[in-house]
Amino acid sequence: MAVLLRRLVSKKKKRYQDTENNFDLDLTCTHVTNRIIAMGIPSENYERFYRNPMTEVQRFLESKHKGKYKLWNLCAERHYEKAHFHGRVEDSFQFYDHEAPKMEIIIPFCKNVHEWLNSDPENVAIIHCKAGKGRTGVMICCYLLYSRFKDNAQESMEFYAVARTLNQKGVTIPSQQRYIRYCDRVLQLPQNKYEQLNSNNVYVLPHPENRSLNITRIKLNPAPNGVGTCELRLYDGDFKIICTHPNVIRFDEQSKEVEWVFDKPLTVNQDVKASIISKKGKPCLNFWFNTEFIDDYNVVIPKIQMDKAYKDCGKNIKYKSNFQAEVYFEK
Ligand SMILES: CCCCCCCC(=O)OC[C@H](COP(=O)(O)O[C@H]1[C@H](O)[C@@H](OP(=O)(O)O)[C@H](OP(=O)(O)O)[C@@H](OP(=O)(O)O)[C@H]1O)OC(=O)CCCCCCC
Repeated sequence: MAVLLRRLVSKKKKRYQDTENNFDLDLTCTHVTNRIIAMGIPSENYERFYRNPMTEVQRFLESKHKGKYKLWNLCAERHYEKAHFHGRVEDSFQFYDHEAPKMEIIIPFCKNVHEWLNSDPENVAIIHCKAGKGRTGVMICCYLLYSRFKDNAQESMEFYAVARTLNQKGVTIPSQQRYIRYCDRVLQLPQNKYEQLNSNNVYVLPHPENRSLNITRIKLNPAPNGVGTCELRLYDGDFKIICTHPNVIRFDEQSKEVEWVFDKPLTVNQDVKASIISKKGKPCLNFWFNTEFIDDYNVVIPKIQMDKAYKDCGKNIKYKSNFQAEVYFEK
């Protein structure tokens, strides 16, 4: 019964099934690449009935990779005792479900995995979040680029999607995809540049001078129905709210645009999440960007690149097909 439930909950992800040794885990049997394993979180208590049971993950690792494995728990919302895996659990590269990672953790994560894999040819890296698909996929795709196993973001995402899922839907959240493309751009720089540490012990990104930008307005075009009662909220990379605009500032009946204009330009730096929150307090659409990668004085995010809204592509029920968000910065 529990096995059936686990199979249902793991949806279209590939499972590791070995009848001889009685393994049936939400874990890629192809190991993504030979030595990188993506999986769902090892679970205890009631959760073990529908996710990977902790004891089964331990049995798998101890029998197949004894002394040669290390886990990376990417879940900001889930913790377990490192002692379950002899302390070999890395939890300093975490982020939340359905969100993008802070840009500054990506290269250090890749370096950390690389050092582990290079320290012994038999070492394997076990990377997981909750379901072991989205967040796990972002970081694995970035590692595939970092290790030069894949040449560009698109190839890396395609490889992961085939390796990890039966329906080729690996990393599907647009902001997560955007950050893989950012990583690709960072890796175009000379290695000594992206692996440099600045005075805060943070790896230097393309613009080491710290690129602050001032947002002057954010526009949705054409305005979706009911947006008049929505709130615009901006967060920084640590999920701290940096601005909330409770009301729509300007609605143009003719152009069907809705615009939030900042009285005083809002300074942002590095990771930013923009979210439109409904009257009931639910986020309707989000998008993450990082100021280091803004090449112009405005950013256009089409519907297909917006979290949540992209699901309406092809249906056009909530948003018109040409729906987009525009963020304007001070020149
Ligand atoms: C009889 C019941 C049949 C249940 C069938 C459930 C079938 C089902 O939909 O199972 C899946 C759900 C939710 O499943 P999860 O709780 O595992 O959630 C997944 C997780 O958020 C993934 O993010 P990440 O952790 O990989 O970063 C996400 O991938 P992404 O971020 O890429 O979108 C995925 O989206 P996706 O759907 O793949 O697009 C979510 O489904 O499981 C539960 O809610 C637990 C249910 C526990 C039920 C306990 C019952 C006792």
